[in-house]
Amino acid sequence: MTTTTLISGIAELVTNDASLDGGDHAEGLGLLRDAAVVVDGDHVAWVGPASRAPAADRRVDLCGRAVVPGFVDSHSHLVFAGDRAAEFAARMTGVRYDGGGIANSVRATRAAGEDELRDLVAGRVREMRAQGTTTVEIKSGYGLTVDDELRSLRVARTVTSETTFLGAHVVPAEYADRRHEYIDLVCGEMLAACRPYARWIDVFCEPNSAHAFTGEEARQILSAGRDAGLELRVHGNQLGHGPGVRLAVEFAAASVDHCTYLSDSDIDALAGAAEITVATLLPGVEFSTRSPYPDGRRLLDAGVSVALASDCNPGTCYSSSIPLAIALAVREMGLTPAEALLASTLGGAKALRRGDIGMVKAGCRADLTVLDAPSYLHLAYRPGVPIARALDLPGDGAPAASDSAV
Ligand SMILES: N=CN[C@@H](CCC(=O)O)C(=O)O
Ligand SMILES: [Zn+2]
Repeated sequence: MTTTTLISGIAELVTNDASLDGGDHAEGLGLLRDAAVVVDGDHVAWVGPASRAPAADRRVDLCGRAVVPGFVDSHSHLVFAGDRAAEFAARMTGVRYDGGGIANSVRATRAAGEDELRDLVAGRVREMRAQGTTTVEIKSGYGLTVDDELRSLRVARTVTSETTFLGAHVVPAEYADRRHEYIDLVCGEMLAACRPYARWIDVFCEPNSAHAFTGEEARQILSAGRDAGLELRVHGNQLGHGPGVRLAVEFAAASVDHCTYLSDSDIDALAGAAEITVATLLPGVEFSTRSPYPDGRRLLDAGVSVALASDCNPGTCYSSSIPLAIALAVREMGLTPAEALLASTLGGAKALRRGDIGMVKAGCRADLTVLDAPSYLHLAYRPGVPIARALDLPGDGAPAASDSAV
């Protein structure tokens, strides 16, 4: 039998259950004031006003804090060793990002032991949880040999089921003058080895980069992944205009990520595919590469489904902070605080095709994020202040009916 926990003292609860919207708040957040949540095991059992809360085995009092759905970070590259701080410093003086630095992370990652990689990833996931993230997608892509990609995915699988095979991150140096052989390896032996450890396949499609993959190459890689039973995601339109977005829509990918440079026809294609393909915005990348921010307002107004994610990686954004992404999306991309929160919770869930996360609703996973603040508005209003953390409920066996402020 599982233990039930009544979480009370919630000044403002964001449920993302639009059916609860009413009155002056109709932004889709399903806001409840003076709310309570009952958790049964790892699922939400009840949500409503505190005055009508049912009894439970134990109680947690949040003393007037706000609660939001746990952040769903649908794009990260956590399996890497070393860092590229010097590359970041050079970019701040005007050096352009072109993907060439990925080779440095590949070298460092190949040289690391599996235990070391596992510890690094576990530490990064802890760091995310301490900032309110409760689900994370993790890509391979710094191994680029059959064994190193397989090892990266094995490590990623120790912390999440949302694992993505990204053997097509860049063409590694040893294949520079025979890229077709590398693509054949990715689509053949590497894919077959990685398949059991991956839910998704991804490709870095940038026709104007010497390191990434053209539209035609990306098409070959996505087709092979789909034939092997993987679901599809695309890195597209990060470094310039290109075919990534349209390819993602054509292949019914769950998400196309970055979308920094979009044409009118890209936006039309995304709007037409809003039920299937999400545009995942990664504002930490524009921040850390001094790139122009995409116009998120325009995407939302056009009817595009939008997610916000961290893209935590050693090259373009070594930040695991979804609150930072929210603040940047509001300040630089034209999203309202409510839209940015929806994009980093429900939007991330949609980008991962998950119906059990991104909301606080009976039957969903009990992934709750507590804010040391009275309202979700503080996420964008107090940038850089560590107000968000994932709620850890006491495990079974903890004292019953204990009043604990977390
Ligand atoms: N652009 C491709 N991949 C990563 C960056 C990887 C790196 O530079 O290490 C990204 O999402 O930005
Ligand atoms: Zn990425």
